[in-house]
Amino acid sequence: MRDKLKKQEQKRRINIQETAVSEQANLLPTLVLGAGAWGTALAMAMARNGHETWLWGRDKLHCAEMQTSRENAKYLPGIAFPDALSVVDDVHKALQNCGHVLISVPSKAFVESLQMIKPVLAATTPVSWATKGLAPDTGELLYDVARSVLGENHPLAVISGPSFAAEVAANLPTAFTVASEDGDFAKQLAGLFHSPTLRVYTTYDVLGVQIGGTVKNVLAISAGISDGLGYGANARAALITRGMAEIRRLAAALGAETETLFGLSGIGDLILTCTDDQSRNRQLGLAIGRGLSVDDAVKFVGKTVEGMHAAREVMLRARQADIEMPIVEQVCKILFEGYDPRESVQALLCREQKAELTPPVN
Ligand SMILES: NC(=O)C1=CN([C@@H]2O[C@H](COP(=O)(O)OP(=O)(O)OC[C@H]3O[C@@H](n4cnc5c(N)ncnc54)[C@H](OP(=O)(O)O)[C@@H]3O)[C@@H](O)[C@H]2O)C=CC1
Ligand SMILES: O=C(CO)COP(=O)(O)O
Repeated sequence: MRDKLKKQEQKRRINIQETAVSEQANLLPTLVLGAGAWGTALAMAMARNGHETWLWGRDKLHCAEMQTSRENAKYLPGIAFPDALSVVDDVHKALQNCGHVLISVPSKAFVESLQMIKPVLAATTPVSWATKGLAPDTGELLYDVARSVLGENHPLAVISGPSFAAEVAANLPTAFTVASEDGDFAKQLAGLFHSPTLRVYTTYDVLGVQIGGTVKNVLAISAGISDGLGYGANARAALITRGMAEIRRLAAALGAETETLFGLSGIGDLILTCTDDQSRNRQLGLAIGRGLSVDDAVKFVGKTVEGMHAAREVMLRARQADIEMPIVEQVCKILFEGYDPRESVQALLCREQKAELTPPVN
């Protein structure tokens, strides 16, 4: 009897192991759409774990260069591709044969990417993205956009957190979050990245993760402006803290979990991008604070600056939810209404006196 139970237990364990392996195998090969800094770094992270990973970029010449040199010299020069990473040029064939698609293009190209994959992708292939931002013009969350374009059958996930592409590509210690309403998919996806240098957490709160990853870019512009004006460490810390209060208000109004905003995709990413000059959003703010016009600052940075696109949409969502986001509002005024950054700081400082915390009402 005991032997029979032992055999049954062994069989159960083998089954669990086989399920885990086959579940992971279902996600393989992974096709990464977008051969920019972040798409390439994520593709390299998966491939370093031995996962078969295909990288596709829209520029054929760039793809050919990557195939020959085995690096992405345009975005991450000097870091060799792992063996399990291949650059593909036939995106339709790759979409038909992959086990999972990871989209890593700027938010302005997100819908276009979904529309490209929709007619070719198998009915239930999981789709994830590392794009941070909202849909241009409508301010829709990318999760909602993906659901409406792809329908109900594809498991969806969002990758977000404090993670500069160059550091991930250089294999420096990093942690980020994978959010999905489908817990199994979240675990599988996290498993593709997890390594001794990359710690990946999972959550179901897709809303909170998207809000944190979007608004922090706008706040990083504000921190850059303040530092560019020479306002110092106190002002930066105040912007980060009061910026966090704005993120929390929006998250609460939209129904996200407050706890998420205190995690990697919230405060973690906010601190990273507001304080480190690798952030392109912070770089834009610094250039404006140091006296460049917005147009010249955009040209000077010359890279993807998601906060510039998100600012207006975040403000739109705040107005719809009837909440105050004074820092985001001033960033919008500087970016789109020609406000002098010094006047905007004054406007923030001159706001009516407020309580940080009020006693609970019995
Ligand atoms: N870089 C980072 O450290 C991190 C970035 N992110 C987020 O990832 C997203 C992508 O950023 P990142 O990789 O840095 O940006 P990059 O500017 O480095 O690269 C963008 C990539 O998207 C491609 N692209 C642009 N438009 C289209 C389109 N219409 N169709 C297909 N591909 C297109 C570009 O192609 P081409 O080269 O031909 O222009 C390029 O390969 C952003 O939302 C960003 O916020 C998130 C975390 C970290
Ligand atoms: O989102 C990022 C790191 O988590 C990258 O920030 P930037 O887009 O400001 O460079």
